[in-house]
Amino acid sequence: MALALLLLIGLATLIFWLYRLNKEYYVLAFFAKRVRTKDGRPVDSIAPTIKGRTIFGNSFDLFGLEDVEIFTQRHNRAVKMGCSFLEYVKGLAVYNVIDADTFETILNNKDLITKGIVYDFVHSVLRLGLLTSTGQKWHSNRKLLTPTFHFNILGQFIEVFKAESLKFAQQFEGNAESTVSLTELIPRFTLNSICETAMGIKLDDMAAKGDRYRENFGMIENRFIKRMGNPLFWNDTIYNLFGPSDEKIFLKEIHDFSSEIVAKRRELFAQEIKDKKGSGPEEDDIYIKKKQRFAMLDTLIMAEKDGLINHEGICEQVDTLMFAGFDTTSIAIIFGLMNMGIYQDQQELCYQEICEHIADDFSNLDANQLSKLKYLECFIKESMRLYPSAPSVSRQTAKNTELSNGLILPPRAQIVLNIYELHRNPKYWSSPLEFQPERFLPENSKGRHTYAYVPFSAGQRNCIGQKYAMLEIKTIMCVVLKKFRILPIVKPQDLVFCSGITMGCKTNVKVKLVKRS
Ligand code: HEM
Repeated sequence: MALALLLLIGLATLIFWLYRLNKEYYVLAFFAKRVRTKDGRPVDSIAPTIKGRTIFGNSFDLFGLEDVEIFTQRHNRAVKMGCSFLEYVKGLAVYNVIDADTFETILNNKDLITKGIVYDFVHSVLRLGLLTSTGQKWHSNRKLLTPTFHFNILGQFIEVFKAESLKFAQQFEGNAESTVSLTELIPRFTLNSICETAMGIKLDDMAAKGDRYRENFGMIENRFIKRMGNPLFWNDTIYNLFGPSDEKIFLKEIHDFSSEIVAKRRELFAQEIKDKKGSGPEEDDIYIKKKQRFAMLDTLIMAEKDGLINHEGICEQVDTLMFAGFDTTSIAIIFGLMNMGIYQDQQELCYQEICEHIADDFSNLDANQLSKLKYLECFIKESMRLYPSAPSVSRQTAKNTELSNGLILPPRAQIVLNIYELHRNPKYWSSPLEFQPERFLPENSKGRHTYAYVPFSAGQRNCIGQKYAMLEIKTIMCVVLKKFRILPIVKPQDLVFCSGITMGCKTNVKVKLVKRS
């Protein structure tokens, strides 16, 4: 009897303790520390928590889902909630943000520069380059790389964009009309461009290796999604033991490709310096003034000589710049050209504007002329609103973090800034699914929240390559539009999106190019 009483008291104490504990931790979601509010208001009144698929909070909500289903589930949840919301996933609070005020708060918080844990899943490939690193390492590398994106240097790259765009167009100039798979051909154009501009290496005699590099990245992305969907694989040791074993092969090929590029550039750069030494004293400044183009990789090679970076550090940045610079821009160009085909009236406006400012032989195509193409810029912006190359970015807290909306996020909380949903949020965009480049005309942008449109993110960790990207996108648009009229093949409703590191789309996006007479 006494024993039963003791057991009962013990059980009651345990339940009471768990009840108290559950107020602070979401016990069944593997002890995820709960989000609180500053003034004691219910958390749900600021950010509701979405119900999970199992009793373990949201820990297994993505379990067993394919990439398309993951994308659809994330999208449906955002639409259903209609506001920023919370989830609790395997020991972590996750704040899904779809409103501009919170984007602004997070992106401007100097303490929130560490990327979310999903970025750990690409460490094996990108290592700790600019995109994935944090703290002092990120600060010093950002400082090192920022001058390489100076407008004077970017201006020189337009010649490469032009040559590569002409090469792209040349494939179809022999036919009155051609059906073109943008999904297949544009990534080759952007990889060639980034290798020649940022790395100073022409891919012409390495074309097959370039194709293989892109395929390998596709495989890595595939694995990234599988890992994201299975919280058991979030732990590196478990993933390395039980995850797919062929990943090492893809990684080796990717790293071998970038190492080969670094080695080639080292040779060329050394030769260029040697050649310059013989050509007079004013040739010493190898950076901006020269007729000779300056590759971003050269900055890193120079910095190595000053002891600011080592060989491994160079490779990290090369892998990062190649990945960040080819995939994102190719997505923007694919959807941009697709939209040109779908929206014929707007295509005509872009075409007229291009004819007004750009010579038929493209001889005057430079940064100055490109800056005059205002309507084309609105068109590209609208395309990137609906199809942002980076559909979400994330951060994590290091300590209790109070936000301006009154929420207090616990340490290690994950903040997912959902750019795709923000850009379609009816709070900021009337008829959000309609394609209207005119939204971006200055008179129509007045009064819109500055953080309602952030395809390149914002704040300290914004995209270092955004000006580069706009010049590249505008250049290929000019060349293609001047030479061809674009007709549609796929419609927006045909597009099947999937989750990935960047904006994934299962649909083979094609257009018809009709030669202009
Ligand atoms: C349409 C093209 C592009 C889009 C939409 C885009 C978008 C973004 C976004 C959203 C971020 C923030 C990522 C995060 O917070 O995790 C970012 C960062 C970055 N982007 Fe881009 N990007 C584009 C092109 C480029 C190009 C061409 C390059 C290089 C040549 C580049 C290099 C980088 C790097 C290195 C970072 C990390 C910056 C840092 O953390 O300091 N991007 N980009």
